[in-house]
Amino acid sequence: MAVPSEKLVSRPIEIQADTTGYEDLLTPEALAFLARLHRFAEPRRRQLLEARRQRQACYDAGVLPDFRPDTQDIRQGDWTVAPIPTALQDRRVEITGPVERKMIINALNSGAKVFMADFEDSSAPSFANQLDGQLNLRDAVDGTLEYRAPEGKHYRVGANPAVLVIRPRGWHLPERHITVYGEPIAGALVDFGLFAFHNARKLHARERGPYFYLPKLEAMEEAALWNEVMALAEDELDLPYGCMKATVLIETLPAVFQMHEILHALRERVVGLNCGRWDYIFSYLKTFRGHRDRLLPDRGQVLMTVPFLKAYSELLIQTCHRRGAFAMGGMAAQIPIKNDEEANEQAMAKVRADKLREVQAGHDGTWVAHPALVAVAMEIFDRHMPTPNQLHVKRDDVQADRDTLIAPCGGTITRAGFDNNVEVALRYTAAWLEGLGCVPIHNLMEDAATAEIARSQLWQWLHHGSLEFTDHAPIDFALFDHALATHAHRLQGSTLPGARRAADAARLLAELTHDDELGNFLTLPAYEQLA
Ligand SMILES: CC(=O)SCCNC(=O)CCNC(=O)[C@H](O)C(C)(C)COP(=O)(O)OP(=O)(O)OC[C@H]1O[C@@H](n2cnc3c(N)ncnc32)[C@H](O)[C@@H]1OP(=O)(O)O
Ligand SMILES: O=CC(=O)O
Ligand SMILES: [Mg+2]
Repeated sequence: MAVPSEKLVSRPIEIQADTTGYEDLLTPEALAFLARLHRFAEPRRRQLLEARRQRQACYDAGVLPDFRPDTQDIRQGDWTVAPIPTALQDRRVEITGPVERKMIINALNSGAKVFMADFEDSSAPSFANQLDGQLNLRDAVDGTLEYRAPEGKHYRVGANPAVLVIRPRGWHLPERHITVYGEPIAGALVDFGLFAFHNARKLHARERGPYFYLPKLEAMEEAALWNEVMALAEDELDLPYGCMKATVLIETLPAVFQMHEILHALRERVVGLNCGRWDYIFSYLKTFRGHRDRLLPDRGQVLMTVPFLKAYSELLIQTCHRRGAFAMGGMAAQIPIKNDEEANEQAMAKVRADKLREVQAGHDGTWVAHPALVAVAMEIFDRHMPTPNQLHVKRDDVQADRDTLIAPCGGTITRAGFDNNVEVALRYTAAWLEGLGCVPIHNLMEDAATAEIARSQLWQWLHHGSLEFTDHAPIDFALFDHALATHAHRLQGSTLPGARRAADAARLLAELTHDDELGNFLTLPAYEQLA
């Protein structure tokens, strides 16, 4: 793509990896564009990450999250977000998935309204994964995406594909293979920047983008930085201000107290908020890592109907609809079960119940993890949402105060729940280290967010001391070490994803779990070991 050259000043940007095959992607102009984004955003990104650390230190000292006094006027003010583009007016079912070639084609052809191409929770961000993903998406935008499977099946994108929305990495993850003046550039800027540079003008010309999902924000200032990065990119690419549209995942506990503020910071380009339930549960665990009175029970008991999650999703709907933005639902973890009709029907019933709860609560759309779930979710939304969205459902009845949003969650810790957490954390981390960002384990979709829940729960249960299972047996490190060794041995001797990296994953999880402090993100230390 030709970009006005006077706007692009060459920067000393370096790539610490083999770039063979990526020459068309990593052109001097594209790299100069990334360098410009980096120089603009990096100082603020670092401040924002520091602000996260300070906030967490307050929570560790006993402070409870709450609405901000300094932004009351934004919450009380009468304003709405900019009009939503036609291509995004009806998002009742969105499929998500990794940016792998065949899966992109399957997702675009799935019948879903939107495909969220994921550089984040379902991607292990090796240089090759992220760059191959960019090439695949560029081909998708150009209409040339095809794939021939080793067994001969030919894949190509059919008529009426889903609308493409890109999810870049969160602000916290570096891309160590690209440096500017020796500093690694943020992974978020690489994923966003390369996609925008190569595709934004083409999508804008067709009124089909560029659209983005923004993950793991914790504060309105982080949203404001995204707004400015997008404005800069629009300017560099000669695109009109506000044409890059964003949907923000509300998937951290601090962010639920700033939903109006986040919408406001992005009001000229935001289309909606999304209930990223898995990271949200992880964030509840992390925020309250020092609060013994807010331990969570087995993950299987932390359902969307428990008070703190119900309040979160309903407040999100009320907030969005008051501002004219969409309130997207989230992901049920169940995926189709092959060769067991009864178990499959039970899994599908759980997905149906989850989607029914969402549409009846007022959500404008939902997520599915697998093409076979598109029809399941579509049927529920079609039946209960005859209009393209339900912005008219205001939910003025919702009263989600601070205490409900952080309410403790009753339930039990079972041996099976403990063992499942060890297995999921280990198998997922091992697969991730091999380059796979999403894997099925015991017929559930497991990705970075669900693995974070598994390993954080283990840390919490072990470090708060003198906790017991339902049978009164103590929860202790000896049990954890034994379970980890057993699962690592089993994985190593299997043909499952992760078998080759089982020992590395076990070492990493042992360190993280024994550490006195609950680590910020599993994927940060794991990234150091990603091939
Ligand atoms: C917490 C969050 O962030 S949620 C968002 C991030 N997570 C996700 O996006 C989950 C994405 N889902 C997946 O990656 C997969 O569905 C998995 C790993 C859970 C299961 O994958 P598999 O075991 O390969 O499923 P399965 O064998 O049933 O797949 C059947 C077909 O559907 C395809 N498929 C499965 N999931 C997807 C998907 N999400 N998008 C596109 N195609 C898919 C497979 O590639 C396969 O295609 P083929 O028949 O042409 O070979
Ligand atoms: O990104 C989605 C989530 O649930 O986490
Ligand atoms: Mg997430």
